Formats: sequence, C-alpha cells, structure tokens
Amino acid sequence: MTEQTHEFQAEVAKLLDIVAHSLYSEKEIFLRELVSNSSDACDRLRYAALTKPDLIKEDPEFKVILSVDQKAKTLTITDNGIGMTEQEMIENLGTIARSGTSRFSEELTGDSTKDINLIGQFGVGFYSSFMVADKVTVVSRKAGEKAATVWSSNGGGSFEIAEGTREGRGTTITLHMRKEAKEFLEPLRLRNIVKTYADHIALPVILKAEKEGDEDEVLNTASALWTRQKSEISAEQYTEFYHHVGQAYDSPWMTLHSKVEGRIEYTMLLFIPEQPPFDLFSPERKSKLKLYVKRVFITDDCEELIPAYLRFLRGVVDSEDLPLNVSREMLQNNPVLHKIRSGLVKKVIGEIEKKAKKDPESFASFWDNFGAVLKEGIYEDTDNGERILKLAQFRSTKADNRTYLADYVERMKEGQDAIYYITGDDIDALKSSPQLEGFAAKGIEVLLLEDAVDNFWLSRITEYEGKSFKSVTRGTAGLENLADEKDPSKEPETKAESAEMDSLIALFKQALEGKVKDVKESLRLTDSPVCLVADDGDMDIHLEKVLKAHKQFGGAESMRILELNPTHMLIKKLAANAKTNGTSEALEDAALLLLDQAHIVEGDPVSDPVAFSKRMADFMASGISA
Ligand SMILES: Nc1ncnc2c1ncn2[C@@H]1O[C@H](COP(=O)(O)OP(=O)(O)OP(=O)(O)O)[C@@H](O)[C@H]1O
Repeated sequence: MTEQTHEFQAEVAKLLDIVAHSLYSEKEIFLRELVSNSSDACDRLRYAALTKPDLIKEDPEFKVILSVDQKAKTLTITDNGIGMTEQEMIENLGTIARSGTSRFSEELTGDSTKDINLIGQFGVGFYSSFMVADKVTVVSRKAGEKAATVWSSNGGGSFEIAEGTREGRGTTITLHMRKEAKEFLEPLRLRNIVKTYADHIALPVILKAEKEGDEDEVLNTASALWTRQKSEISAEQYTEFYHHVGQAYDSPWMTLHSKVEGRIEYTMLLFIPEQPPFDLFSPERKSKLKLYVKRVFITDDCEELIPAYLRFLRGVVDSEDLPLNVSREMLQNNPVLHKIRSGLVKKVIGEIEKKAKKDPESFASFWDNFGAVLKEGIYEDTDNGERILKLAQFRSTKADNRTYLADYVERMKEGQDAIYYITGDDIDALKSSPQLEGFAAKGIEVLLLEDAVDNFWLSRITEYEGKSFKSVTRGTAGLENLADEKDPSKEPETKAESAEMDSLIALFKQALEGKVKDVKESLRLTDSPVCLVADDGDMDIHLEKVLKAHKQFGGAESMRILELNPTHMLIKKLAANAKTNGTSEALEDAALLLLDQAHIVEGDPVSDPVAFSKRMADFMASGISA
C-alpha cells in the first residue's frame, strides 16, 4: 500500500484549528488524554483475552511507556493494548466518533473563547496532541493481527495513512514537539503530570530511562483507585478519576465510594456530575457506568447494572462474585447483578436524601440538573418510586423556589383534600393559564409541572400521603367546596343571570356541535372569558399533547369541555343577547371565536386561520360605530 491522504471530518478540522491556535492554557492535559486512551485500549484487550487468551500470551503485562528523544524533540507514548486496524485508525482518528458530534458541530461558533468552553465540555481526546505537537505519528497493530498501519498528520486538513511495521500489538504515538512545548520533554514535568492526572490508572505508566544503563521509572501508583482505602485518596485524585472514567471535565457533585461485603461483594465508586452531560435526554437513555469483575473491565453498556433514571451516574462497579468469563449476554437476568443493582440504587438514593437534608441549596442545584431524570424513577421503580417522590421538588403558584410535596401538603387550605397541579412545558405559559384563576381567587396553591415526565408518573401515582393528585384542567376540580378568599377592596363580581347563561350555553352547544364535548359554566375562571378542560374520565390535555409529540398516541383525539366565565363582561353581554334574541349569526361566530381563543391559550394551532381572521374582523367591525 502506498501512502494515502484522507481529509479530516469537517468538525475535526475545525476542532484542530482551535486546538492548535487558541487553546493556550492547560496544555498538559494532552498527556492525560493519551494515557487515558492507552489505559482504555488495555482494558478492552484484557476483556477480549478472557475468551481468547492467545491474544496476550506473549506479552501479558499491560503497560504504557513514555520515552523522550531530546535530539529529535519527540515524546512517544506506547501501549500494548488492543491496537487499531487501518480502518479503525481512519475512523477513530479522523472523525469525532461520539454521539454528540452533530450537536458539537452546530454549537461551534467561530468565537474562540466560546468554542474553548464547548470543547471543555466535549473533550478533545486524541486531538489534544496538536496542542503541543506540530506533527503526530501513530503506529498501531491490532492484537491478533500481523499488519501495522502508520497514521500521520501535521494537524492541517488531512492525514496520511501508510503501511508500517510494529513489533507486537498496541499503539505508539509520537509527538514532534513544538518549540514552545519543549517543557514536556523534561522528565520532572512528565513525572508531575502523570502523578496529577494518571495516578489512578490501574496499569503502570513507565518513563523510559534516557541513558542506557539507567533504570526505567514507574511514575504512578498503578493500582485501581477504587481498590484503595478511602483515607488514602485525596479529593483531587477522586476528581481526576472522575474525569477519566466519566469522560467529564467538571467536578463531581457527589462522590460515593463504598465497599459492600457480605454474601455478595462489590465495590462501587460512583460520581454524580455537577453539570448535566450533554446527552442526558437522548432517547437511548444509556448509562455509562463501567462494570468490572475482579479488576477486569467488562463493559460500560450494561442495562442491568443501573436503572435508566440514574443514567447521570458515572464511575465503576467492581464485582467479586460474577464469573470472570462473564459474557455481556450472560449479564441479562443475572441474580448477582440484580442484587448489586438494587443495593446500588438504595445507596445512591440514600446518599441523595442525606445531602438534601444537609445542604438544601446544593440539593436544589442537583435537582435543577437531574430532577427531570430522577423523576422517571417515580413510575419506573416500584420499590423506590415513593422515596423519589418524597425527594422531588416542584414549582408552584405559591413557592418562589421549588417545593417538596410534604411542604405543599402542610400549606393546604382547610377543606382542600387534593394536591392540585397543572402540566405543560413552558413555565411562563403555565403560570398564566386561565384554569388557575379560580384557584388563585380561593388562595389554593397549584403545582406547576413543567417536565414531560410529570405526565407519566401522574398516570401511575394517584396520591401522596392519602391526598389525591388532581389536575386543574380536568373535571370539576372540586372548587365548589372551597371558600373564596375575600378581598375587602374588591366588589364581588356580578354574574350573568342563570336563565341567560342557560340560553347561552344551549346556543354554544349547538354552534360547537362536534367540536367540543360539552359547554359549561365555569367555577375556575375569574378573568378570562373561556377555557378548555378535559372531562373527568378523559386524558389530561397536556398528556395527550406529550404522547402525540412522542408519537405514542394512537387513539382518537379527546374532545374537550368549553367553560364559560359567567362574571366576564363579554360572556354577560352574550348571555343577555342570547336570552333576548335567541340564535344569531353573531352569536355563532362568537362561539367559534371563543373556542379558537381557548385553543390559542392552550398553545394549540387555530384549526382554520382564514375563517378565524374573517370572523374576528367581522366581529370587530360590528363593535365599532363610525
Ligand atoms: N492508544 C489507543 N489504542 C487503541 N485505540 C485508541 C487509542 N487511542 C485512541 N484510540 C481509539 O480512537 C478513538 C478516539 O479517541 P479520542 O481520544 O479522540 O476519543 P475517546 O477516547 O473516544 O473520547 P475522549 O478522549 O473524549 O474520552 C478511541 O475511542 C479509540 O477507539
């Protein structure tokens, strides 16, 4: 094979440009990234060798070797991990393989300060080499294969691929250091960087002696961090490990390191991030927790290890009881794993509960980030759902900050026997929903539930501490049993006479036949003329919308009830007119217009915008005398 030139994927070219020209601070992280990749490559081969021991027979000790050539001004990082085939090199070192690539690309602004921040969130991985090197050569040979491939690039728009030779499996990365990065050729500097960023790596990182006859030096502790005593691990070491294992760049919000002994033995070192990962809400709901068996990495894609609603956790679980030759398939329905999972969930929820008590402010920021995910557990986890519900904080019409249900219940008014809520996806729209007016008038607090997931848990959980949940947009809402809060400065509203309202309702029903389920006098409106509500047995308005948006709604659309506010000036006039004159085109138009208005307030599109505009214009014209 002769040398071939390949173009970098567009995102990579942009990234490299920023990496090479703007990323001035913290250049040293390039070594963390490369050693981390080497460690991952060794982990992957160790796993593959469980079923194919021949792969590592000739060279069973995994290691990373750093060597410096002062004359050539190169730093070389060599590992005996799994290696890459030619095709894998083209894919892995020419594209950004991670799932957020398209988002990454969309969010690059061209403004270097902003872009550096963004890169901080995504990580630069291998490409960080170009922060310190103006030429990078990678020679790799996949375990079990003879051929080796050379990849090289100067960080411009392209890279070269050629055939190469390599003794044994693994990957060797040679960095031709830029002049201003020559500090990274000094042993002292390298020693410090490895100690800071790679001490927790479970395999030795060795600095090759420069002079013949001198001893090579192991730079790190080289034992898996989670196997060490808590007292021997510093906060910085935990954070570094979190960066490595979680592919994250923030600090952990919570670190949970615990060894479980007894009939089943396992160690977990878990982290809850401070910042939400960018793919938190991607539909796969995948967890990234790493499963190890007796220090051997097995997988980071194990659905059985943690429930999806804890997918924001990062870290490792290392089991003593699973067989080493466990295949990923065997992990399904595995009783040991099942016990680990249930222990882990209880521990994590327990720790979050403690933190919520001890540091409410910090808990509030956690809830901001992950509450919407954790709430999935309320309906998915029959064992722990109730505990999560107790931890849950919601916005409400009364509390400035989010409120616990327990506090809501404490504030409930005399005679109030339900927990009222309204669901939607925009908090401002929720706050101004007409359906809340009657509740405000009676001083009743309503929870404003803004996450799609709220609709789902509410379809399964019907009460909290004996108080049922009640949607303010469905049924009668029970307002008739609750007294108004009297405002002495306000005259009581006059209502349309009931005979007039009866006539108006009868006319509206006729005009809106087939468009609404019913027309009723409203108890819940004080300011708006009309609103839509769902009938008692029907699906809540917002839930139906959410299901439709997720294409999970197959049934016929439920028809809604149109409620009329008998104290509103317009309704009073229409009612008087209906009683005196009976049906008329103007009243029919009013009915249709008011229905459209009610839909608009719900955020629905107007079903026939042309007819709507025409009616609106006619109506306005008739109201204005020349
Ligand atoms: N030393 C290595 N041995 C084998 N494969 C490697 C090595 N270094 C990189 N790779 C491959 O190249 C891919 C891309 O590496 P890169 O560092 O850019 O991203 P990453 O490791 O997937 O993510 P991140 O670095 O952000 O944690 C890796 O996922 C891996 O498949």
